[in-house]
Order: sequence, then C-alpha cells, then structure tokens
Amino acid sequence: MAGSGSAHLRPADQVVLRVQDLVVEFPAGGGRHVRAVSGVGFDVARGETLGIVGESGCGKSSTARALMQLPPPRAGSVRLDGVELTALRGEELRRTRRRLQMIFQDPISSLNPRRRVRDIVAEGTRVWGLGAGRVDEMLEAVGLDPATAAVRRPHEFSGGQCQRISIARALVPEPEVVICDEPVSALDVSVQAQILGLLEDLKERYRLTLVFIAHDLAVVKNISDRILVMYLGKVCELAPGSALVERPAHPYTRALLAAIPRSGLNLPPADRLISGEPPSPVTPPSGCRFRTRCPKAAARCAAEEPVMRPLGGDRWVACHFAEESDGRAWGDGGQVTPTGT
Ligand SMILES: Nc1ncnc2c1ncn2[C@@H]1O[C@H](COP(=O)(O)OP(=O)(O)OP(=O)(O)O)[C@@H](O)[C@H]1O
Repeated sequence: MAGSGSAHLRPADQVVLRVQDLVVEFPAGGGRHVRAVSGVGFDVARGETLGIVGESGCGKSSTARALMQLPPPRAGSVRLDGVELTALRGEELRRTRRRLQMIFQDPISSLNPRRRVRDIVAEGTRVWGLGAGRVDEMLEAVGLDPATAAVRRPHEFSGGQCQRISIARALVPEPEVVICDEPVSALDVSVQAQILGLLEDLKERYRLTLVFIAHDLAVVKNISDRILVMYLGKVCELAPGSALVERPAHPYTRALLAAIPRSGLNLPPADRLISGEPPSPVTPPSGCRFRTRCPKAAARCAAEEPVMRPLGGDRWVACHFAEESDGRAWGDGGQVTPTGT
C-alpha cells in the first residue's frame, strides 16, 4: 500500500468510478522499474467532473490508461459501478469498457489519416452493433455538419475540429464515463475555450461523468467539481474546485496556483515558489515526495510519508504541515529549493 490512504474515498454505492491503491510500473532498465503511479485512489460521483492536475511526468496519463485497462495496472482496484475492471478479461472486459471512453491530447495523431470521418466515428457503431444514425447525431452534437464533414479526412480539419471528431468518436458507444487526457493542451488558446464549453454541454446533454486531466490548473479550475492534484505518482490534495483554488492547502498546489497569471491569490511569483524538475520516479525521495522542492520541508517530511487527511469541507491533503489557509498566508516568499538539494 503506497501511502495515500483510502480515508478520502466515499462509500462505493455513492460513486460510479472508484479507484483504489492504483500502481502502474514500467521497466526502467537494469531490472529497475519506474513507478509512474504509486498507490493513487479517488472516486467520481455520477455526473461529476473530477479534474486531475500535476506537472508533466507525475503519472496523469498512466493513471488514465490504467483506468481503461490499457494496460491493466500492476496493482490496485478500478471499479465501474461496482464491477472490478482489473478482474475482467477478453469479451467481458471489452463489453464493460464500452461504458468508459477516452479522449486524447493530440487529436490529429489520434485519428487515422487514411480514413474518412464517417468511418472513424462509425468505428464504435460497428463494434457495438449500434445504428449508423448515431454517427450523424454525434457529428451534429459536436458542432460539425454531417453532410460535409463525414466524407472528408482528418487532415482537412483544424486541430479544434479534429478534437470535435475525437469527441464524437468517443461518445458513439454511449459511455457513462469519459476520460479526457489533456484534451485542449495541443490547441490554440482561442480554441481551448470552445472545446471546454462543448465538453460541458455534452456532459449535461448525455449525462456524462468526466475525468478531466490537464497539467495546467487554469484549464481545470473552471470546469471541475473537485480537483485532485498529483505529484510524482501520488495524490497530494483533493478538494472541491473552488476550495482548492481559493484555499490551497498543499505547498505544491499553491505552487501550481502561483503559476497561473492573475489567479487572484496573493501568492509570490511562480519562479520563487517552484523551481527545478521533479525527482526521478525510479528513485523517489523518502517520506514526502515533494519535500526536495518544498519551502516548508522539515525532518519529519523525510522520515514519514504523509497520508491523506481531512481538512473539513470535503478537502483532503497529504502534507504533515498543511493548515487551514485562505491563500494570503502563503505570501511569505517561501523559496522552493531545486531538486536534489
Ligand atoms: N511507456 C513508458 N515506459 C517507461 N516509462 C514511462 C512510460 N510511460 C510513462 N513513463 C514514465 O512514467 C512517469 C509518468 O508518466 P505519465 O505520462 O503518466 O505522466 P503525465 O503526468 O501524464 O505526463 P505528461 O503530461 O508529460 O504525459 C514518467 O516518469 C514517465 O517518464
């Protein structure tokens, strides 16, 4: 058990997706392993949008793929409506996975360039035996004209339009949960807002539950009901979106917020809050993984790994020294030391 604890998980009957003690590993040469995800746990209520944020390499995509069982995690539990996905194989897994679909970061490379849009979006209708009318319905739902869009190929569309096609393809199998892995990161800022708005509309219209992954807290803060912050393969904070933004408890969350221009918080400039790269997940620091970059690190942080503990108001944090704060308390100019020092 990797230390994040399970106290922050809700009873299973209140959630549609429940993830517990998730571990994802990759071979790192010389018989060693990268533990990309190290004991992550969270749950998502039906109709909720859970944002997952953290720097590049913190394990967001590995978590997303493990939810889909692509590939199955090294350890841990992923329950969809109480069904343990990690225990399913073959046809049973394929059938259950229909209810869980994914949208990827790079819309252009995730679409087969040789196929016409109708065939790309229709993939799910053939696999799942759904009527072809679903293709036109989904293209319309994402704001594309089926009459003209369906016969064209991906290279004839802009990045934003390609992401609309990806979203249509993901919605064809009538999923309950959609995992959006950095769906706007590759798009122009002007297009990002349109795609975010579209996802929110589709969520309402098709009663979807969303897991929304981004490295940029500015992107998730407006669309997430709750936000989970990851650092080096672990959860460090989980809270309702507004509370997390207004009263960040974990020093790492504060650093992420400080990186957002005009965040409204009285935080020191981003470059004073966090610097350097995260340590390697092959050899993570002892105790708290953030301690090598944390301005508040103390001896206890190296000796004892913090577990998730409640702060009230459905806020949870894995930090020995996190306190109730309205954000202003952070304006003390704390200096994050570079990695490895
Ligand atoms: N196929 C792989 N083989 C080896 N290591 C991997 C593999 N995929 C991911 N990793 C490593 O696992 C860790 C987590 O990567 P992951 O892609 O899940 O993070 P992320 O937060 O999604 O980052 P990004 O936004 O850059 O994709 C990183 O250290 C990464 O180098």
